[in-house]
Amino acid sequence: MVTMLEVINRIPTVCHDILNHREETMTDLIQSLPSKINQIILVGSGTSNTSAITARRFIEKASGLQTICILPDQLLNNCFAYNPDALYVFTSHSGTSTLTCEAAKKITALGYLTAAVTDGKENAIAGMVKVYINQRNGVEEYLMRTIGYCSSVLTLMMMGLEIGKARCALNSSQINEYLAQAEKAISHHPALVKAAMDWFDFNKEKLMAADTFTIYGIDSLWGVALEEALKILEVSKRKIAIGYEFDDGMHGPTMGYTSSNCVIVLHDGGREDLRAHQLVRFAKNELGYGYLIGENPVDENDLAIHLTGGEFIFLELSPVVQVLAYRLAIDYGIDLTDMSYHSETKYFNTHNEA
Ligand SMILES: N[C@@H]1[C@@H](O)[C@H](O)[C@@H](COP(=O)(O)O)O[C@@H]1O
Repeated sequence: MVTMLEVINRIPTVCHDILNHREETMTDLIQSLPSKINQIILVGSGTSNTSAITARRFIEKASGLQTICILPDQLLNNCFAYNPDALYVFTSHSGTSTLTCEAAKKITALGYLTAAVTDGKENAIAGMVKVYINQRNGVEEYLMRTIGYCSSVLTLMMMGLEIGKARCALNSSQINEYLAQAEKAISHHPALVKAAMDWFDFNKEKLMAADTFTIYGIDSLWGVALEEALKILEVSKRKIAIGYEFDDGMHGPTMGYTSSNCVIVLHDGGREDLRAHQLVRFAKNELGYGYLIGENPVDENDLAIHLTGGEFIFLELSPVVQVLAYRLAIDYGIDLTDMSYHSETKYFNTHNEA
């Protein structure tokens, strides 16, 4: 079986394919889009939720439509007023997440516009919505999705771009600029996987010793932080990790950190440059574990990345933490092909029978 690193290395190929087919992928959606649409609602669980949180900003920016994310259980059981003029987008890689499917059926039955982002028209959820959107992921050998995260984020972002184009919210030079940013982020990916491997080797002793990881990200990088904390947890199988929105994660959690907690700030070099440095310095000096990944590093232990992907920087920062999760597992001797770790299905199941 291929290694998870080999799977991560396939991400650029899948991303190119998504970009190249974006118009074809979105044709049905664009044809179904009523002029009165006033909101986009993104629904999904697990990585399908973190990918929506990552893509939300761009979808709203490109489409000109307010865009929100909601978990399926919340939409089904904790919401009481549904917007009839919204586009509801249900993301499910497998197409069988139980509550995402139930929510898709409920909103479709109300007669509102629904779409499913999923990897194949034969997936159950595609039959529960008005519009099928092909995620173009292809076979992914590990249940802990790395390609799947990137393919769903990029597909959702291309949806935002095509909606923006159809509504004339974007002009052709803006579209070309966004596509150029996406290309730059994709072509940067292989170098970043290598840089992440070298960074891990350089800091291996400390990274292997940390008990917990707290990942911080601003704006779209909040979604990356949530996703990559999940990845550290499910891949390493021995480290607890939490993802925080940058500012929110400075409101309290820092009071509880111990010397075994590793703080990682995914940094875009933008408006929170000062506080990003303050947080990383606090972690380096008071805890012993603090790393900045991205623009404007604090010291030689950080991973300096000159980000070139504009709105698509998730493709430059997510591989670093995916590699971290992978190395935390394999350097400890965890066999990622051993699915007996996944014995939860004897007790509960979050997905319908395929
Ligand atoms: N452990 C998996 C997650 O990795 C996955 O993201 C989630 C949603 O799955 P899907 O995208 O197929 O709906 O289901 C499970 O909880």
